[in-house]
Order: sequence, then C-alpha cells, then structure tokens
Amino acid sequence: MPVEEFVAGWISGALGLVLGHPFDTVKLLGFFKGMSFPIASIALVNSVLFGVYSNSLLALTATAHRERRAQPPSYTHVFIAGCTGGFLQAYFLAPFDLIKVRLQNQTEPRAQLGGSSPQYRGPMHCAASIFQKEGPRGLFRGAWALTLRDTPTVGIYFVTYEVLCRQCTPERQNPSSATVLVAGGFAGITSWVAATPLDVIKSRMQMDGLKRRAYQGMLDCMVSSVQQEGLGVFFRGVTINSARAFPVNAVTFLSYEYLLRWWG
Ligand SMILES: CN(C)C(=N)NCCC[C@H](N)C(=O)O
Repeated sequence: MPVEEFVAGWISGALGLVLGHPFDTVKLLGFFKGMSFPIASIALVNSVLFGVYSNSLLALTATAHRERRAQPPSYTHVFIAGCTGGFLQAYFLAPFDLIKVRLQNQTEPRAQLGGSSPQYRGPMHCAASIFQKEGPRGLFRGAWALTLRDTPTVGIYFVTYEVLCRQCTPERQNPSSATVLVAGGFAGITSWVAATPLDVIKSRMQMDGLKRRAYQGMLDCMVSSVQQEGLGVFFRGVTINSARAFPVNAVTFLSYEYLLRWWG
C-alpha cells in the first residue's frame, strides 16, 4: 500500500491548519491557544483522509496518483473513494472533535479570580475527564452523526476538486497552482455547506445531557431542534465554516499536490 499519500496528507493538513488558526481561535476560545494538540490531531485525521482516498482510488481504478492525470478516474470512482476516506476519517476524528466541541461550549474558558473555574483545563484534561466519567465509549459520543456528516460530504469534496481542476486544465496536464488553490478552496466551501446541517446536529449530540436536555437519539435531536428554532437551525455557522474552508483547503490541496509531484 503506497504510504506517500498518508505523509503528504499529514503535512498538508498541518499547513492548512495554520491558515485556519485565526478562524478556529474565534470559534474555540482556548482550544487553539497552543498549536501542538490541534496540529497532531488534524494532521493525523487529514493523513487518514488523503491516504485512504488515494488508496481506495488505486483499488477501484488500478491507477496510482502519478498516472491519474493521463488516465483520469470517473467521478463515480472519485465519489466512492472520497466517501470511503470520509467514513474512516470520522472514527479518527471523533474523539478530537468531541474535545473541541466540549471546550468550545465551555462557558468559563479560563480560570477567573474569584469566579467559577472551568470544567476542563485543556484538551488533555478534557479527554481524561470524559474517559473517567464515561469510559472509552464516551470519547466516541456523536460519532454516528459525524460519520453521517463526513461520508457523503467528503465524496462531494473530492468530486468538486476534480471537476474544477479538469474544467480549467488541458487534457493530460497537471493543474496550475492557481487552479489547485481555487479548486481546493471551492471543494472546501461546497463540502462544508453540505455538511453544516449534520454538523449542527452532531455538536448537539456531543453536548447532550451536559447543559441542555437529553435527546432520545439523532432523529429526536433533529425534530426538536427544528420545532424550537425553525429550519434555519441547519445553517447555523455556515458563513464562518465557509470563510474558514476556502483558505484551509486551498493550501491543503496545493501542498498535497506539490509534495506528491516532488516525490515523483
Ligand atoms: C465535513 N467536511 C466538509 C469535511 N470533512 N471535508 C473534507 C475535509 C475538510 C478539511 N479537513 C477542513 O477542515 O476544512
């Protein structure tokens, strides 16, 4: 199994993260104060995503990365390989995403003099507390909603990228840097717009029972969210998700493509 796609995914995920940092800082208060935890986690998840995607395409089409411009895979194969990558990455992402959401929703992000101290002191403390209170399964709370969010939307992510690259590039040639940046950026936006409704539900499931009412499951969460807040609830956060998605994914795809070209 070729591993260079995993390594390129790792490095490009870390580079994308650096660009997304200001947006995540706005969203997450203390979570991205230090960079080491997010770099390690997001780089690992991106490595799984790109490595599984590329190896699934190899299994489906028998073409390696370097042959794919001369023999482009069908969009159906790109979609299936993307969904496979999204499905597997969801299980690696689940515990990190849970920690992120728990810290993001903490109302007392930092210890204040004389005030109430935060429930979680940082990502490691958050992981340890969840593990102690709820066991290892607790770290996977919301994983189903995350899987439903990521499986189709990562398929959409890679199809959008491929469609835009092929539209703007002469046959059998590699896309230019500008094309990769624009195609990567729009792939990020499209996939995040599609992912936002389930992203809202996923975050509510991850916080379920802590502050707000306990839902009976994902469907109950969807129905009661719509009943209480209307259909607009499914688009909460779509603007910031999209604003972050363009630069992050433009840089992720550019570095991924160039690393693989450089390694031959
Ligand atoms: C849930 N969605 C839309 C995705 N997982 N999309 C693919 C990768 C996104 C990239 N790591 C990012 O953080 O924007």
